[in-house]
Amino acid sequence: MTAHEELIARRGRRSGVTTMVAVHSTRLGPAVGGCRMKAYANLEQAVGDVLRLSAAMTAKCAAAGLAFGGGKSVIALAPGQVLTPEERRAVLLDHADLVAELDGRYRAGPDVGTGPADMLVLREASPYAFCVPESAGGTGSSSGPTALGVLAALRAADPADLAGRRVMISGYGAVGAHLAAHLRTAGAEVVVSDVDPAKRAAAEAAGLGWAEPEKALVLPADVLIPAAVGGVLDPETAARLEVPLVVGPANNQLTDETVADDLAARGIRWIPDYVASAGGILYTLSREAEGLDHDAALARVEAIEQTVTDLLRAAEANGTTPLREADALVRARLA
Ligand SMILES: NC(=O)c1ccc[n+]([C@@H]2O[C@H](COP(=O)([O-])OP(=O)(O)OC[C@H]3O[C@@H](n4cnc5c(N)ncnc54)[C@H](O)[C@@H]3O)[C@@H](O)[C@H]2O)c1
Repeated sequence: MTAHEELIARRGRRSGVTTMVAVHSTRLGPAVGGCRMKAYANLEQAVGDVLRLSAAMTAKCAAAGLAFGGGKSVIALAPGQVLTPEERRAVLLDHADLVAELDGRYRAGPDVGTGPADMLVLREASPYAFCVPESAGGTGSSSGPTALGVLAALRAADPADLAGRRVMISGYGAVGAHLAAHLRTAGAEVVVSDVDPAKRAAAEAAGLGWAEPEKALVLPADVLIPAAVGGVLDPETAARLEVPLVVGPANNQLTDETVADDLAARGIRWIPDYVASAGGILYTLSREAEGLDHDAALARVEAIEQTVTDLLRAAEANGTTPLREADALVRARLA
């Protein structure tokens, strides 16, 4: 990973909550990336997260062919901290001040713990927030286009008919629910899993199977879709997977890059997360920054299928992995 361009952190004057922005690269354009609001055991963990996630955004934008760089922001809550609506607004306004200071070098979108309505609060102090609600002239949640991008990657990696095939989705959140609905419609047998047990009833009502989260990753299936959090594929888990294909939206799925080699050695196709998860950012920036219409923006999301096809072909021809080929593509675009 190359060095980051900027990292700024500040304890908010209204809220007392520390928020931070990392700009990894503006080589291809202004840095974009989600604003994550979650509890961290300590600030070191929050800094680690913002640095890793912003670097992944550089790769995501470059691989997607976007004229944007990589950034990320984190609102670091304390363990167990629950915000009242007033406190949430104060935290967001504090964060908006930080985003405004960067004067467009970083542009925020929603991420884990934030949504389109929060982006509207950021807009009060800074114009540099995207994915505001459609009622406010934005494109709203990007989870639908993100799911379409994952499906495009899946088509490239496994062109077989999905009817009757077993797909395991780990994380039944916004993207996971979109994916489950599409895959059910395509006739797949869909099993979902989530750490939130309250999701089980909704999943079963939608005709989906349910697996306990500690077992979900290693159950036999035709496709595994990580759609929850990062860092879920470590060397031990990789050795226990019983699927031929892993493709999903969760960012930074691997604990380190060598896990991609481990998976390839076991004959498991792992599609780089920063390629498969780019549908949301592609759609949003195509609409909000480049002014494309819905169909043209969607066509760019669907083009993820061709990108993945090319990566798989190159990996086979060169005896490498899709990750190594994707990294080479990113390096070439950044050069
Ligand atoms: N929303 C987007 O447009 C988008 C774009 C790119 C990448 N991503 C990434 O995709 C993933 C899913 O995004 P989302 O918007 O659906 O998030 P979300 O917060 O709506 O859903 C995540 C779900 O995962 C569950 N979860 C958390 N830890 C888990 C675990 N260990 N095992 C199983 N379930 C667990 C949560 O309870 C939640 O239901 C995230 O990693 C996100 O960063 C999302």
